[in-house]
Amino acid sequence: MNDNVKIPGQKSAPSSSSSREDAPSSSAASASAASPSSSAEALLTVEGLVKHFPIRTGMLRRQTGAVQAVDGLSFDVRPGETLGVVGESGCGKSTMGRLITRLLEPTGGKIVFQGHDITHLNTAGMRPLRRDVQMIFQDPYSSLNPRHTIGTIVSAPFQLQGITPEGGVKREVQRLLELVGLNPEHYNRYPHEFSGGQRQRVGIARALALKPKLVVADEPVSALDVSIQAQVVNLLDDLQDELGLTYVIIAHDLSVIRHVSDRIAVMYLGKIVELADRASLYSAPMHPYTRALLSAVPVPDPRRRGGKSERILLKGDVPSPIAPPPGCRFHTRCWKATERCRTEEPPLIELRPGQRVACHHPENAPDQAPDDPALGSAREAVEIVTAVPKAAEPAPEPVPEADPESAAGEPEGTDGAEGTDGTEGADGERRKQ
Ligand SMILES: Nc1ncnc2c1ncn2[C@@H]1O[C@H](COP(=O)(O)OP(=O)(O)OP(=O)(O)O)[C@@H](O)[C@H]1O
Repeated sequence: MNDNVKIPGQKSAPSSSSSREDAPSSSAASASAASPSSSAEALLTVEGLVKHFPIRTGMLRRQTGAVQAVDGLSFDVRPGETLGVVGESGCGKSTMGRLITRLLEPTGGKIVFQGHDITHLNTAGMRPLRRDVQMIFQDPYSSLNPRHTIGTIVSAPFQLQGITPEGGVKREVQRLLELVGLNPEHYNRYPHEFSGGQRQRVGIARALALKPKLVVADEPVSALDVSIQAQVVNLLDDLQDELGLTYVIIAHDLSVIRHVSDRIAVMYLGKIVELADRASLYSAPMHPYTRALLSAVPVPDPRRRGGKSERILLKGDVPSPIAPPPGCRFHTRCWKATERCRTEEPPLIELRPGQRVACHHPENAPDQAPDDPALGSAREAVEIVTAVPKAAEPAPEPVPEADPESAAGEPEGTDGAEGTDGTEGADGERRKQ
């Protein structure tokens, strides 16, 4: 991390959102999350969003199947908040981002922005909305035209919308460059003259040109060096405070998501499996998949380093979205899977105020099907790795032995983030079934 930048700490929730999170939920525990009670005040509401990419084969290009990239997402995004979206590669995060910015046409479902149904707006219909909804892309190398100066790139939204900002385009572009921490004198330079972090700042300046209300950032820092990531994350954070932006930030990295998000949606194979405010998700994850993801996150607090840690290693690959498993899509990799999981898809329900989960056998909440027989395959689904890291450096003493009792037990504790330190492969690591 660069010393010159503010290291992002725990993000403070937007002033209005804390009261929203704390407000008693009007929905009963069994109420579906498809129509969140807060929809009325949402900037964006998504209901049952579906995107299936057809697979065509043969001379006649007949459709023989479909990639079920996004399959029934329901959530809302509240003004001023950051919704983090996390999940393994291929789970449909980018597709979701492109759907809500209407870069892709949905196969089904509904997208409502500021009370307007934008689900099937055509290019002309979307034009006014382009000002309010912008996207920042992952790769600052391919998302900027190498033949255009950054002045031309950042001014493109004004040309496209036919807008002349007060004071002229050049002055406004230079103001934007300054806003994102770039030298306004570099207006005439080309993308190849900038580093990756600077290029991402150019992409952010372009996205902010039309003063959008909602910014969807798809892996905004994953292509950058770790030392630069904090700078860009801080920049996004500062711009949100300064300009009152609402973010949907997509990332596979739970550390980044933790820093930036007020609420977090965890996706698996085209579905949201858990949606919760940050504190609840990290302190008491309910979906086994969330717990497994969190168990791999390094602990940021150095005082907790050096403790024994348990990691849940999911075995096998994510199944194909062309033929996803029936019932709960996670059941083929879940250590808690039962017969019901194999046959019945669990709805995303609010089991605690502000925390929704799609699971028959959640963690940190009452079992929804306690008498259901376990699947034989569940025992083989995961591997628990207990790691006892090396003693603090310098380490004159021998490395302490791991406790054999706990190394042989079931996954313990409720906080997947507790005790993890990211020291995979450290001395003292032992594996158990
Ligand atoms: N245009 C497309 N045509 C066909 N399949 C697609 C298309 N775009 C995405 N997919 C498929 O949809 C699924 C979800 O992809 P998506 O890129 O949304 O996932 P992701 O979670 O963002 O993954 P990553 O982090 O790797 O980008 C993948 O199986 C992908 O191959």
